[in-house]
Amino acid sequence: MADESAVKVCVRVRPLIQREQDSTEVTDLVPVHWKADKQAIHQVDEGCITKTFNFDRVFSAVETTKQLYQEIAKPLVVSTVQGYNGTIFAYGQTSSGKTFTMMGSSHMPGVIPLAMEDVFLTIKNKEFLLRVSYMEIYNETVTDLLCDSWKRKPLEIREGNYVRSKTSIIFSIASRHISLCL
Ligand SMILES: Nc1ncnc2c1ncn2[C@@H]1O[C@H](COP(=O)(O)OP(=O)(O)OP(=O)(O)O)[C@@H](O)[C@H]1O
Repeated sequence: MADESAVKVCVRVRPLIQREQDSTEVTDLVPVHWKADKQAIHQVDEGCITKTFNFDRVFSAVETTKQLYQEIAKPLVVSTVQGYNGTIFAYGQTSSGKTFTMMGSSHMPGVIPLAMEDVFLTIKNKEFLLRVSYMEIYNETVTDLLCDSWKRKPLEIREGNYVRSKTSIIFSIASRHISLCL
């Protein structure tokens, strides 16, 4: 994809998780037939590359969320505070690592907390209007996650625009607009 494109598509490779390492099914029946470099995933059959899928960036299993954030998300967060709109969206099958990358944990924060930290650092000592919304889309029902759970009811979608997704959490900050989804 050309550098000037407004949309960047990246892939994050994750290591096998315990359940997969323990499963004879994965290792016996699905031998690895691919290899990756920084910008492509190659399909390998009998030692030869038979297909190549190109991306703006492929993050290997040893690259950290922080590295991914610095390279991919931070420039977008910075430009948002300067007045541009932006969305960071994580897509993948179940257990592929969307929550790990976007939410993370207290010892390895994900893209959303890292972005929050940068937004607040950037607007520190400035007068700045920040509006935050946090929504979940589950089975095509949109829920406001900032609302107490006992008060929650599905939000209406007003613009004929609907999301087909098993689960999705959208975190959006408006003043300018940045939305972070998984
Ligand atoms: N880059 C990574 N390095 C190490 N472990 C990872 C990585 N990405 C994901 N994992 C682990 O893989 C498992 C599945 O990840 P995660 O829960 O983020 O998947 P998900 O895409 O959000 O799944 P679902 O759609 O089912 O909610 C978790 O145990 C997580 O800790």
